[in-house]
This record gives sequence, C-alpha cells and structure tokens, in this order.
Amino acid sequence: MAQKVVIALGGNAILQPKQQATYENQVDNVRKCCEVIARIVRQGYEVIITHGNGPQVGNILRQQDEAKEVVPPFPLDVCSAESQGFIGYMMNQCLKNELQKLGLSNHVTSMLTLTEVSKEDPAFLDPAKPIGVFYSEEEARQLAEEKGWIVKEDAGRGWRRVVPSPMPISIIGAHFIRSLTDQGAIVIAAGGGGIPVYRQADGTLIGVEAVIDKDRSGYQLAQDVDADIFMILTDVENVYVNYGTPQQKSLGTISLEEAQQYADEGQFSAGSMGPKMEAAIGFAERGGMSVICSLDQADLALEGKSGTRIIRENDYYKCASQSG
Ligand SMILES: Nc1ncnc2c1ncn2[C@@H]1O[C@H](COP(=O)(O)OP(=O)(O)O)[C@@H](O)[C@H]1O
Ligand SMILES: NC(=O)OP(=O)(O)O
Repeated sequence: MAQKVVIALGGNAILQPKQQATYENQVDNVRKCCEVIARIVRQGYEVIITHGNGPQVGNILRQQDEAKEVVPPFPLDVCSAESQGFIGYMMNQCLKNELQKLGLSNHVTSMLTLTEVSKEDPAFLDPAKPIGVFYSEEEARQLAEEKGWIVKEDAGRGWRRVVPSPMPISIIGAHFIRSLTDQGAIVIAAGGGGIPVYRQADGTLIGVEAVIDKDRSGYQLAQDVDADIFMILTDVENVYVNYGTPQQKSLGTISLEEAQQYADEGQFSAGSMGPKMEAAIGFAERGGMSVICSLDQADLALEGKSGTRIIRENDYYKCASQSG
C-alpha cells in the first residue's frame, strides 16, 4: 500500500528573505517546489501539501495598512485567507503542470481550510510568530513606535513584526482531505496554518486575528489524515546542534530520545526551528517518521540520503541493523 506523506513547505521557500515580493518571484519558487513534489508523487507516495505564509500574510497586511485611506483594511484572519488562496492557486497550477511533464494526471485541489484554536490560548498575550519582511533593528523599532507593532529578532536573520500564534486544536474538514487523498487526489490544505477561528458556546465559528504556525498545524493534519511520514521542507539541509557556532553539527537519522534531549537543551530557536522540532518529535512519538530537510533534496531525504530524520527508538535500531 502506498505510504501517505504530509509535506509542509515554509513560507520562506515561497519567498526568500532577500527576494523582492513580486508575483513572478513567488510563482517561480513555487514551480521549483512543485518540480520536487511531482518527483515524490512519481515515487508512488500519496501526497498532501501544506505551506507557510509568514512573508506573504505580512505583506498583505502591509498593503492593507498602506492603502487604508482609500480602502478599509481587512483583519488578519481575512489576510490569512487571502494568502492561503493565492499560494494555493500558485501551487495548484504549478503542480498540475509539473505532473503533466512527468506524464502523471493526478487531480490537484486546493482546499481553503479553517483551523480551530482556543480564544483563551495564552499565545494571544505573547505575540511570537514572525511575519512579513526582515528589517534592521533600528527600522523595526521605529515601525513599532509609529504603527504600534510588536517586533522581535528572528533567528539571527534580522527583525520582523510578530503576531499571536495559538496552538491548532483541529483542522476543520480533515476527514474530507483524507477521503480526497484516498481517491487519488493531491490536496493542498491548511495553508498558513489554516485560517484561525474559535468556536462559540452555540457551535458557531468566529475568525480571530492570529497566524497559526504551519509546522504545528501540519503535525495536526498529518495525525488527522493518518499519515506515515511528516516532512518539513525548509531552507537548511539539516537540523543542526550548536547552530551558527563553530561547533555546529548536522543531525542525520536520530532517535526520538536524542531529538528530545537536544530540544530540552534549547538547541532550536523559538519561531523557526523550535516549532519544527516540536512538531517532528510529536509525530515520531505517535509512531510515524518525521523528516526535516531542504526543499531541493526532499526526494533524496525520503530515501534516507539527506536531511534529518526522527524515528522512535525501536524503529531506529531496526533501521540501523538493516543498514548493517
Ligand atoms: N538548530 C537549527 N538548525 C537549523 N536551522 C536552524 C536552527 N535554529 C534556527 N534555525 C533557522 O531556522 C530557519 C528555518 O525556519 P523558518 O525560517 O521558520 O523556516 P520556514 O519559513 O521554511 O518554515 C533556518 O533558515 C535557520 O536559520
Ligand atoms: N504560518 C506559518 O507558519 O508560516 P511560515 O512557515 O512562513 O513561518
């Protein structure tokens, strides 16, 4: 039976920090992502795709702010929906084209997805999710003063605006994603973590201003669709310990225990590698395999030739003994 893989793509893979945020640049990056994903489909995996939206939702919010004198601005959850729509469109089109080049005709569908969060989540009091472009510390502090933003340093790469990022409780409609996959479709879902909504006592859903971390929602999605592999594609080849220091060491296949030990030591930055490792460890704990690797090496990582793979101890020894 085909293995089911949930692939989570970083928003930075769609728009790299130093690139201009044109549509052309983003669609070109998405096309490159889809080339790799099409190769994974050709390997025989059932594929579900989710993606980030940090750079994109930040830019949409900024567009709203700059044009507020002429067009009333929309709230952040609506900006999140816009980013999910436009990234989902780019991916859908590019993936169909890349599959066709390989002679594959799987149906591709982008599902506008809502993700339930709790209104009481403490993350609303401590904004931590970086969005939009990078600034120098001076520019960021000035924007914070002028616009009332909260800004933070982002993993040594510069300063960014931060917004609340509550934990996902459930991906609404996940069972439909699963059944579409069972019918052979490739589903793009819960982009940007999904549009954050909370449920009122009477069951109605209300949008809330936040951006959900796509690694956390990707983990939730991977569980909900009963995936075998949860794969996080980003802009580094591996997860490292002592990252950015002369002692930096890349991690290949590691056991759950080793991964947890490094996380406990604080090796992975909040807002970047931290949530990825938290999600990867969570998925491996439930018996699946988690992979964190660079976008262009995703197909190699599935073969165990690249990236960081986290597996449960029993599976780890089985793997080690098989490889001699
Ligand atoms: N221990 C680590 N190992 C590897 N990368 C790390 C580590 N800690 C922080 N990072 C940073 O995490 C970044 C990836 O996270 P992020 O920018 O949130 O990615 P994405 O947008 O692809 O989800 C890398 O570019 C790297 O700078
Ligand atoms: N929503 C989200 O996690 O986006 P990034 O992957 O771009 O940070």
